Amino acid sequence: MATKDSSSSELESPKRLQYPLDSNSYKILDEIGSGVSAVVYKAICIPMNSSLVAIKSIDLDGSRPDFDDVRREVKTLSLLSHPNILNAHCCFTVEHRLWVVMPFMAGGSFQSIISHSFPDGFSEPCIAFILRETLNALSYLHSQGHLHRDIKAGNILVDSNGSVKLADFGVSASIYESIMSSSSSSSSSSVPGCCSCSSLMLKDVAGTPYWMAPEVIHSHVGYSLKADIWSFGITALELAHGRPPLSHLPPSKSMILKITKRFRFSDLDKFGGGSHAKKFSKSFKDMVASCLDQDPSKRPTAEKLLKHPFFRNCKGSEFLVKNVLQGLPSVEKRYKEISKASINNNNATTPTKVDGDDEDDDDDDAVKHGKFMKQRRISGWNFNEDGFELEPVFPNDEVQDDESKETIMMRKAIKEGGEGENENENERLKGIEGVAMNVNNRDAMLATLNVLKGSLEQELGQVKALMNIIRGDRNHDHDHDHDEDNKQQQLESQLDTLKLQFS
Ligand SMILES: Nc1ncnc2c1ncn2[C@@H]1O[C@H](COP(=O)(O)OP(=O)(O)OP(=O)(O)O)[C@@H](O)[C@H]1O
Repeated sequence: MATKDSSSSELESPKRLQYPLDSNSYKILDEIGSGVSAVVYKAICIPMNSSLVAIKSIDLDGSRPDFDDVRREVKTLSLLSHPNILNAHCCFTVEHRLWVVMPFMAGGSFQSIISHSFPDGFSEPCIAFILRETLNALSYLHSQGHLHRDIKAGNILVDSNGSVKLADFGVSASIYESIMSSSSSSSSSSVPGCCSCSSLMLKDVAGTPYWMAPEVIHSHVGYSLKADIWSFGITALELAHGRPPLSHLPPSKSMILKITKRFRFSDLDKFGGGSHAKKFSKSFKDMVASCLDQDPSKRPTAEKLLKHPFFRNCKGSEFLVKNVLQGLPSVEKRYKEISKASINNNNATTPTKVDGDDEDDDDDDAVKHGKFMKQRRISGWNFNEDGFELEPVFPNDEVQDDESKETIMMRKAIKEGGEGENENENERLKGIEGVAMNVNNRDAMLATLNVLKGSLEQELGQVKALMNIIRGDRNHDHDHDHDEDNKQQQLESQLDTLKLQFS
């Protein structure tokens, strides 16, 4: 007999049907997707005329320590109502998992469609329609004081009739809640309009790295609704190229470090390649460029973006059905094929390290292969309209160039240690001058000086060893004995002198 599972939440709304809150009322048909800590199933709800549903089963033991948070988010979502937002029917816990029951969207996510059938992305009219529908959802969400915080093609779902819905509010946050928790003063208790919302700041890092706005990665500066606009811009690139920028790097913490602190030109090569034969319209490039402004305050609001010329002659859902959905295998079939292909790929190729610890190894590798100059700090990303992609920004390029030259000189000087005293000395002096000139960059200067110090210590050891060899001592530690011998000899000669004086 069906029993009501523990913690449950009926997402009440006058018009909504009450979905059962026990797992026995549902029959799982197929796995249709999986994310970081969740698996998504196609299922039927037996008491509801066996209607199709999707069940997202989230592991609460893993990355979701606070069940109340998740439940509150789902509850908050139930208060939202918009044709482009996918509401959940209900949610409840099943042992250590949270089941979120939602309408089944037959086309699945645009990410799943891209990875199966459109590896180089969609055509511009299709992208315009998908993005406009997403913007409708975002504009509504922001007007209600909510950030989505995880805008990406994987969270934009499509039904068989071409209707597009924004889903997955797992990490969404309410600006209103942030007001409540950050301020106890009565003056801020009145609900602000959208404009005042945008000045309120959240600080926790949430979302998926590739799509994260710079201010979310540097979370100490705070971020707000405009972080969603950045992710929306990245999603536009994802739909156009078939992948977000930098997706060849692991989405780990180390990757975030690489994005924000250090960047390799070899990565730039990899990230630059791909579907660049594709041409995009001026209005599309302009729209994306406005979303990917480093300065959040310069990014347009979702409402303003909707008025951008790019969306002016937008096609309808039939266009999407005809050009994307027709002939597409079912979401479950696609998922099976992709899973199978990725297992085969993993077996066929040597596994590459993708965890968070790979950074040091990469650095070691770079040292071994003398690739120091291929790493440079970056301060952020700029959108290159012509190339239609993000490009790293190097802080104060001239200083960086000087630093590079110095570092080359330093390394050369150290490497050539012993190969010619005068040359070596000249190189080192040049290096020191270079460092002294570059006083603006304390970190770089200290790092370079540390390398120099290490090299000098090493050379001091070599000089000592050489002196010992010249003296005829094989062992460096015989310095002390040698001094003793000298003293002995001096004493003996003094004794001889005295003997002579008294003889
Ligand atoms: N309601 C739904 N109807 C149909 N398919 C769905 C539904 N929800 C999710 N899916 C499918 O399941 C896949 C995985 O969904 P999930 O939300 O776990 O993935 P994700 O957003 O890509 O991952 P994550 O959020 O963990 O980064 C989606 O890409 C989509 O194809």
